[in-house]
Amino acid sequence: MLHTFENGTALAEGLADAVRARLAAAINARGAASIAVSGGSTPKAFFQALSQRELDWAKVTVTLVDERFVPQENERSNHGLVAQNLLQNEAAKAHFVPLYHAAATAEEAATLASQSVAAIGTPFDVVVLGMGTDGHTASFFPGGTRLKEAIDPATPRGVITMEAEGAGEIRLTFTFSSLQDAGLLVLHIEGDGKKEVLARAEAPGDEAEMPIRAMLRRATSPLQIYWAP
Ligand SMILES: O=C1O[C@H](COP(=O)(O)O)[C@@H](O)[C@H](O)[C@H]1O
Repeated sequence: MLHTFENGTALAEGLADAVRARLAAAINARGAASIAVSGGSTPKAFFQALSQRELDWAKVTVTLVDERFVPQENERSNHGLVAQNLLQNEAAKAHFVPLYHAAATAEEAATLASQSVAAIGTPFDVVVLGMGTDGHTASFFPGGTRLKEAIDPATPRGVITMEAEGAGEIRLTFTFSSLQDAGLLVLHIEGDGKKEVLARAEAPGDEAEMPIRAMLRRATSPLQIYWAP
């Protein structure tokens, strides 16, 4: 389903309302809620809007759908972005579970991340995905070293490593099976360029060329697409 907004500010507010409602419903139902968010340039205004929503944030666990193998202090860290923009204001009381660990290798960090995220419980109440202009989502990159494994529905829930030409640093990413059944599954994109990329992804073609297709075609939860020009 496509949710269209007049501009990025209206989208940020609308998405923050929808996410808050889903997290509040989870807290009412089981006393806890979970959300996995994306990094990149798109979600900043949404994070700031969500951070101001009233909610029993102490009962909310926040994590990332993917991360670079860099410490929080690195300017490209998704953890850093979330710490500065989401884990503020009302949401400062939320519990954050990082994917990055200061391990000797990204492989070890992924193992540690898989162990720590296992305590969050499944499925996620909310997953907010982004999409790159190359059709990647999370760190499911075209040409990624472990793309086939990452988007295989038989690959267990957890965090694996990914390397790809367009990715820069080595990545840590939740697998497709971890994300595709969220209570609220959102794809947040902005701009005409991303809308054109989405249209290409919705056309027939190989999932390996545009890995967002795995979510568009095979997610068991309906994908809610939030878009603004
Ligand atoms: O590499 C990444 O990029 C995508 C999209 O980023 P954007 O800057 O085009 O919004 C993001 O969804 C992903 O989490 C991030 O690691």
